This record gives sequence, C-alpha cells and structure tokens, in this order.
Amino acid sequence: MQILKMLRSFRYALAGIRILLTENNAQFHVLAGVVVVAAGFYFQISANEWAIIITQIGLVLVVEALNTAIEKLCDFVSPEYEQLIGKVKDLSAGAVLIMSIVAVIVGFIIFLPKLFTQTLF
Ligand SMILES: Nc1ncnc2c1ncn2[C@@H]1O[C@H](COP(=O)(O)OP(=O)(O)OP(=O)(O)O)[C@@H](O)[C@H]1O
Repeated sequence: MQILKMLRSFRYALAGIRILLTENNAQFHVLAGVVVVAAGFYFQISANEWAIIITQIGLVLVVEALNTAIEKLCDFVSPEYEQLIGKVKDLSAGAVLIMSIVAVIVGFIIFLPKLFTQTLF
C-alpha cells in the first residue's frame, strides 16, 4: 500500500508542476531553459557542463515553484494589504531574482568562451 501512497503523491507533484507551468514567470524560465539546452547541443558542451547547466535550470524552476507557492499562500492568508505579507512576497521574489542572476552568470562562464572561440575563429 506504501507504493500506492507514493504514486498518489507523485500525481499531486505532477499537478503542482502543471500549476507552475500556467504561471507567466515560470513559462519564461522554461523558455530560457530550452534556449540554453539548445545552445548546449549547438556548442557540444561537456558532460560536466551539462550537469552544471541542468542543475542551474532545475534550481531556477524549483525556486520559482516555491515562490509561486508562497505567493498563493500569502494571497489566501491575507487578501488585504498587510505590510508583513508584502515583505514575505518581496523576499520570495528576491530569492528568484538571486537564483536567476546566478544562473545567468554560470551561463556566461560556460558559453561566452565558446561563443568567442567557436563562432569567431
Ligand atoms: N497583500 C499584500 N500586502 C502587502 N503587499 C503586497 C500584498 N500583495 C502584494 N504586495 C506587494 O506587491 C508585490 C507584488 O505582489 P504579487 O507578486 O502578488 O503581484 P504580482 O506581481 O502582480 O503577482 P503575479 O506574480 O501573480 O503576477 C509584492 O512583492 C508586495 O511588495
């Protein structure tokens, strides 16, 4: 019966991913991820580079999912204006911004040298 419980949890988790994919910001991050994966194939990045890139994409989506969950919880708990709720939402959005900046920097570190050596020479 444990396996049935696990399967049910998996179904709920998939439903969560479906909810995430209806959000504009998440759709943008998925699109950015697709572009980066395409660039990875184009530049034939190494196994280690793939591991780093996939981890970055995963982390951005995970933080985006947690941010969306926090936003929805805030909206439920306090539909009216509340200073503390505002701070919670700002912090949560800040986490997404930090992770996105880190991912972009990592992307630059991996792709910029390839862009210069493989397209210019
Ligand atoms: N209930 C609230 N009380 C205080 N401040 C709030 C509240 N709701 C939103 N805010 C402020 O407005 C900002 C944006 O809120 P929120 O992310 O809900 O709006 P949005 O960007 O329009 O939402 P969505 O991401 O769903 O489009 C928050 O980071 C926070 O500063």
